[in-house]
Amino acid sequence: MIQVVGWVTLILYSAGRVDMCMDRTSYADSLLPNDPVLSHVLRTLDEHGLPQMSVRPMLGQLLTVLSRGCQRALEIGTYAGYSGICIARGLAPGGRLVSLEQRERHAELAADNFRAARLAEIVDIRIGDALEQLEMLVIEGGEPFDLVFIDADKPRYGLYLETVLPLCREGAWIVCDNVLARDRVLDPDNQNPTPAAMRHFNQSLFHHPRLTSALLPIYDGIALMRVGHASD
Ligand SMILES: C[S@@+](CC[C@H](N)C(=O)[O-])C[C@H]1O[C@@H](n2cnc3c(N)ncnc32)[C@H](O)[C@@H]1O
Repeated sequence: MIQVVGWVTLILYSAGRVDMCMDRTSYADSLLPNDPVLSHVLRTLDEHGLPQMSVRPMLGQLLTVLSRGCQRALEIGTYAGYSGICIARGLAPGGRLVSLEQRERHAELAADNFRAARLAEIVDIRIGDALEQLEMLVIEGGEPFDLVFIDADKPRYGLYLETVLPLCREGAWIVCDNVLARDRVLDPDNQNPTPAAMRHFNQSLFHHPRLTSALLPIYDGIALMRVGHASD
């Protein structure tokens, strides 16, 4: 009997220790103050029966850090507006975000969420295929972008990058999410389109004449790039 009580105590104690011990990313996310606007976005996804695939909180915060003071930002993959809100929050007065989204349903939900966040006036959601929308932006020839966030269909990241580069100011930031493709890039035998394209994309970042790049192996992998020739 004493032995049974001892085992139960040990199991409960161990469980408590496991609960108390967070992983690194949960710890980092836990440092951020409660954010009712972003919590609302996540709730609207549940309410619409859509999967939770917004950026994780500290990546959202990184986007706010990088967009601080920027005039013009571009996002590829709006979804419910979570990352867009994080970017728009950091922009300089008068700054604007252009956000590209293929699905009308997502764009409508994002528009509601930008309104709820009181950011609707500075966000321009463009509905349609991102590549076609980017080509339109090239034709329009507006002011260059200071920050670009790429978070849409993974096999086209390389194409998106090459298309947005002429739209970027020297010194602009480019951020890409999911570059580890849920660790599938780690297995060279996995030749499925997403991991194969992402391995090629990741490698190319470190040989690109116009980019200084870093790959951060946090969350699902974040690529962080600065636009500019190495001699600049
Ligand atoms: C992972 S979600 C983006 C999440 C969002 N960045 C956030 O953190 O709140 C990817 C989005 O990209 C959109 N998308 C996928 N392929 C696209 C394409 N070819 N053109 C435009 N949008 C696309 C999807 O409909 C989806 O809304």
